[in-house]
Amino acid sequence: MKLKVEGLSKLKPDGTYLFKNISKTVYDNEILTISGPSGVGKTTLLKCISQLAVYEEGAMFLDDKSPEEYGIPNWRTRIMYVPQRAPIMQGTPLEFYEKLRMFSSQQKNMYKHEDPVEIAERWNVNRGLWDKNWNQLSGGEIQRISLAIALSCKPQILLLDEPTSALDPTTCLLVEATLKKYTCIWVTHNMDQENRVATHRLTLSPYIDEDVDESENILIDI
Ligand SMILES: Nc1ncnc2c1ncn2[C@@H]1O[C@H](COP(=O)(O)OP(=O)(O)OP(=O)(O)O)[C@@H](O)[C@H]1O
Repeated sequence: MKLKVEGLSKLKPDGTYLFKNISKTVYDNEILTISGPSGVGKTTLLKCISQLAVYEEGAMFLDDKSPEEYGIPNWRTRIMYVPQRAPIMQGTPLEFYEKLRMFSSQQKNMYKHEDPVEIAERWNVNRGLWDKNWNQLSGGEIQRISLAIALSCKPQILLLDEPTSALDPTTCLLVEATLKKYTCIWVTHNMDQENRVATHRLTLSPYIDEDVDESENILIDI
């Protein structure tokens, strides 16, 4: 499996670049961490890769096929974005998961789901929490349940936006141990975490206009 991103650029509403000309390839079992200051565009980069945000320049391919060739829903199933905070939802996690399963079978993505309740249980999420309303759950519970649902869909690549930001250090390590078995693009502000999980790294810096000084534009790439 190979995700290739070529020359990806995104403009801000004022017409200047948020980021410019990002190229990166991610192979099976790699974890590419993305770090950089707040507002530099890390979340937006993940959203562009998952086709949730428009971008002005660039292309991407999963095993040499573009998002259009897969169809966008299929692309997003294969390359799954897990937001930092789940949007406020009605109902319970179990109801949400049942709807997702029905939707994915309608989309003919007939992959076999793993049981997310079991995945989350390994991270100390009590089974009973799946029947509580989302708004009765803590930030850390929502974060682990959202991650477990994403993993249960068996995406080829996970796009993780600060996936452990709401967790205590012990639980964070538990979740990391699971996520390290997957192919991920992983936004983190935590350098210790980056050191533990990264096989490759991308550090974004604020874009500075070419006319000013090209050498200071984006990307320290290790
Ligand atoms: N929906 C939106 N509409 C307009 N601008 C947005 C939107 N979402 C984010 N932005 C802007 O785009 C820029 C990049 O935001 P983004 O969330 O990608 O940064 P980030 O590096 O992930 O930040 P953080 O580390 O704080 O999460 C910021 O200037 C932000 O204000």
